[in-house]
Amino acid sequence: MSTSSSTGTSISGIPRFTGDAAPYPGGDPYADYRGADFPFATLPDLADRRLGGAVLAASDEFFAERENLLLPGPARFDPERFGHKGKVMDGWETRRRRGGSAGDPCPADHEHDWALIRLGVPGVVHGIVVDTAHFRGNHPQAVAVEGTELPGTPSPAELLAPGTRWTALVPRTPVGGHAANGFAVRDRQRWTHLRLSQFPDGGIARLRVYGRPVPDPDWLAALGTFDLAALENGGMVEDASDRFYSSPLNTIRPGGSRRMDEGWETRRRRDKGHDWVRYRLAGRSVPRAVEIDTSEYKGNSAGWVALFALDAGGGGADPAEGAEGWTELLPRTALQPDTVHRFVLPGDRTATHLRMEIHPDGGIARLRVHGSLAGE
Ligand SMILES: NC(=O)NC(NC(N)=O)C(=O)[O-]
Repeated sequence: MSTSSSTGTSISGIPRFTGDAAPYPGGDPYADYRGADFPFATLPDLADRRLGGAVLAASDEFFAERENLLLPGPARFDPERFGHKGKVMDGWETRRRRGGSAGDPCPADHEHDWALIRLGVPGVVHGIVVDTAHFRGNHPQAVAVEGTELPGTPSPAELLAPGTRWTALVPRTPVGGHAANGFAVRDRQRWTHLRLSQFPDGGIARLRVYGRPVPDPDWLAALGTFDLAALENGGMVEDASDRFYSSPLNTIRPGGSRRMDEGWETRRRRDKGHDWVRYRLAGRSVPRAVEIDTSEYKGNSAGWVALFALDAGGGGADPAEGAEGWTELLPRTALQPDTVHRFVLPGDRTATHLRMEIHPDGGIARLRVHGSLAGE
């Protein structure tokens, strides 16, 4: 049996994998996986199940359920696991499409399977990864991704209605099996839902939709006081000193942290420095109270914390590390392990950015910054 496999680079400089992967050779199933460091993958995954992303419907899910597409973490492969329907796969896998007759056994060129995805947070998409991990010989030949922006909570029927306008984010493009197929997205519109198509059929392990959250401004205005740092409200991590054990993005995810790896934990520092995260707040705003949560960090909680604010409104100040204009919101304060700490802030300072310093290193599970938009 011959397999065709090729790797190239697209115009955008993103690595491109096409063709089959070799049959599973035994041993570590990831040993021959084709992956890449995509420049957009530091942004949050807007479709993440933990943010509320969902696969609302799919044309078919005979071999493996559509919900697997949005699970956090890499897809697993157990060569020994078979069920009543076939090989148990950690992904979304449809049955083989067939043509209409003995003389015409192959599906027509336009035939394909589709899945409808609701983003956990609406936003601007910068890059998409269609991960075909462990799908070798049963991955799609090509994929396409489209986006739409609809108010409220449309049903699958409404999304599928002929009046719904879909815009191509990734045109129909050949992909590789057992590979992270990455696509840079240029369109800077806001999207609420995506449609993932695979031609003509096959299996996709994970879908990642990297971008910047853009919540509904009317909703934030109606709320008045809300968490200015939360991802779902448009807060973002701009930079951090350390991502060794886990991502600083975790500090602004919804809900509490139930395990050490659901927060932000830095490596042990062996110098006299400290770790930090720089956040961009939902907008120019007035932070009034913060919650700093060290849940699940016991022998490795951050020792002390300090907070600084910067108002870069009007493009005046540069938020980059070491820039002028940062003012202290919370002086260096001792933290307890596995505890939610509450601090009232001066409440009279406008800010677009916030820097959290932890001394010297350690873990922070969540940061909540309660306040309201400055009004303009
Ligand atoms: N060996 C397979 O994976 N075969 C089939 N898929 C599953 N999941 O059994 C197929 O037709 O692609």
